[in-house]
Amino acid sequence: MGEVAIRLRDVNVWYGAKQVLYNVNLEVPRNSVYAIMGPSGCGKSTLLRTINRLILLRPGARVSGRVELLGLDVYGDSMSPDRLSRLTGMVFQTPNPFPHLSIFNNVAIGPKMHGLAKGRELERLVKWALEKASLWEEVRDRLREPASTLSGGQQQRLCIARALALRPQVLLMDEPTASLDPVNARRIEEVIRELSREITIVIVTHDPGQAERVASRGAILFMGRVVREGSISAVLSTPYQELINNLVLEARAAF
Ligand SMILES: Nc1ncnc2c1ncn2[C@@H]1O[C@H](COP(=O)(O)OP(=O)(O)OP(=O)(O)O)[C@@H](O)[C@H]1O
Repeated sequence: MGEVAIRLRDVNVWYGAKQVLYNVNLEVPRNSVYAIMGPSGCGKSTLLRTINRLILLRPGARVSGRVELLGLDVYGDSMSPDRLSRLTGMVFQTPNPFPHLSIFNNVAIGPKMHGLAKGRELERLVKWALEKASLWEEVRDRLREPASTLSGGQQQRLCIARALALRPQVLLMDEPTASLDPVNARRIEEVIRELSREITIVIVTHDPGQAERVASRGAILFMGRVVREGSISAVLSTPYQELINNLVLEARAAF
């Protein structure tokens, strides 16, 4: 494996007294796509949010162990919220653009707030982000229209462009195609593959087919524990549903 972008060492997470992640260890190579899979409630979103500290917004959440982004301690004192939000972008399951803001301003708002660009430079940055999200050709003549006028698939690509506008090194995606039809989902998968030439992507997905199409490595979680980790072909060498069914049977037998 080449350079590591994200490293988790013995990570445990609790919500109040309830532990939801147990001793998670994994490494995500730089400029690659890493898929997190597992049945509903196994801790996928929790794991994703532990990488960018968003987890601490959930009431009662507590994290132990070490999380490193590009060698930096995510939970260390020197990692300011501003630095973290510049290093990591996030895309959620349901497209969540600011509906009343224009298409342009949805992408421009982050760089404006962080004082990264203005004027022509900002216009270039917005165009670049929309191109990277494969949306530019569809919106170049309607940048001043509200984001709510876009289709669901376009709105999700707009959310990707919004995240990219801060030039993050890591993009975290929580089931980004779950609310989309297969055609729009495939379009986003293409965007993900293309982006991974330049940035590191961690994607939560319920779809092992999607993981095989986009990711080079990944992990399967079950009841808060990593039960498979490594190259995507090794992780999915047992058919996914068969693996989960067996784990459920084993867990039932243990109770
Ligand atoms: N704020 C919270 N307080 C208490 N428990 C929570 C909280 N958020 C999530 N949980 C619990 O933590 C566990 C892991 O939840 P998480 O959302 O990470 O799972 P997931 O694998 O992403 O699920 P899904 O695939 O259904 O989205 C679940 O048992 C869930 O009920």
